[in-house]
Amino acid sequence: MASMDPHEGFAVGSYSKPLYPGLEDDSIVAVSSGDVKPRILIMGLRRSGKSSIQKVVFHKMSPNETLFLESTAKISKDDVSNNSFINFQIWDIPGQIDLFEPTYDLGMILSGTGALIFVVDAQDDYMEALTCLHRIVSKAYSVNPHIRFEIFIHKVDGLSDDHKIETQRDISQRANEELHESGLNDLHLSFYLTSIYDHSIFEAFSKVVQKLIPQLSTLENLLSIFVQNSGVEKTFLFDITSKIYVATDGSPVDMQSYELCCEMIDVMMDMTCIYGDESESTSEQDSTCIIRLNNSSILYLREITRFLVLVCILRDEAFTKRGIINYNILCLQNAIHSVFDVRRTAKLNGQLPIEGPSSLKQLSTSAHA
Ligand SMILES: Nc1nc2c(ncn2[C@@H]2O[C@H](COP(=O)(O)OP(=O)(O)OP(=O)(O)O)[C@@H](O)[C@H]2O)c(=O)[nH]1
Repeated sequence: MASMDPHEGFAVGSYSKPLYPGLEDDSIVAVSSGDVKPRILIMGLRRSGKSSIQKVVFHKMSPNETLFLESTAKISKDDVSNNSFINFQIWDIPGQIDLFEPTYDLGMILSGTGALIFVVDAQDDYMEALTCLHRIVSKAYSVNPHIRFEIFIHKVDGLSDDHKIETQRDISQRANEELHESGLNDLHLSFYLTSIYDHSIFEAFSKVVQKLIPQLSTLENLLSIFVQNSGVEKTFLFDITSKIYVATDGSPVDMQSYELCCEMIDVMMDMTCIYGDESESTSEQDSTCIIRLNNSSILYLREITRFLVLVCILRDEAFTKRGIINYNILCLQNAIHSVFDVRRTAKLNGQLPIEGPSSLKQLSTSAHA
């Protein structure tokens, strides 16, 4: 990272062009907002890392602190409602609990579940975990075939790159073979290599959450149109508190870009904590942060709603058309507000409809370019 640069007063040129003409009248409302509150179950054997994942991603616990976490004794339910659409419950099912016991209403638990994350400890012998995985997914599928099955091959920080790939291949092959033998050919498992010691756990969780957002394809389309018209190379829409990206444009995600964007958010949050003026409050969504990298790239962050930020990666030359980019961001912002009906509710109430930790409010106070 080379410098932070407000970079004011750029000329507007023809490289980029305005998008979504006529959007000002809210004509792009594509889907209704709806109250989306799916349940995500995190399951796995004892000490596989379930509570650590939840604490690191949603409670800002540092990975080293998880070493002192005690084994969870009962099901813990965590409400993640930090904005209008990342709004779900996570149930941490301890490894020592057997949901098949009659004390638990497994049918009820599974019928209201959107995604089941099964955590496999890659540093341990995973045969027992695979048996347990098979038992739970086959039962879950019979109760609710709409559940997404997400397998986190976890703690891969201790594995070499070759070993990671080999472990993923072996686990997916064994798990799928067992399903095949049971005649569950339509049951799809998704596999992710994860660790709380890097960004892989955030990326994996992002993908899990994205699948539960009904408006995802609309968001992706909007971001792709924005990128095409703004000379931007890559863009992510982040939930600021969890660093989950709720959508990105159509180009492939490379881990390095994602990590850079996460680090930018960390820098913003740290600066805000140190220098932010908490007495100042604003409902305007106009926080901005620009970081110029030493490879002629620029990271450009703009607040979209109180809990969502847009982070763009672009070349130096493209940033000379910042006026157009800003205009397009404004259009994008309007479109996103329309998609989630945030602004209309806000207008009705005379205020922003979402309450919660005021991370972006703080952000606004200190990070204007
Ligand atoms: N190396 C490494 N260790 C991890 C990782 N995630 C969790 N751990 C460690 O794994 C241990 C167990 O983590 P927990 O989160 O308590 O495991 P759990 O699955 O919730 O355990 P139960 O509550 O018994 O079901 C802790 O010492 C964590 O520090 C990881 O990504 N890498």
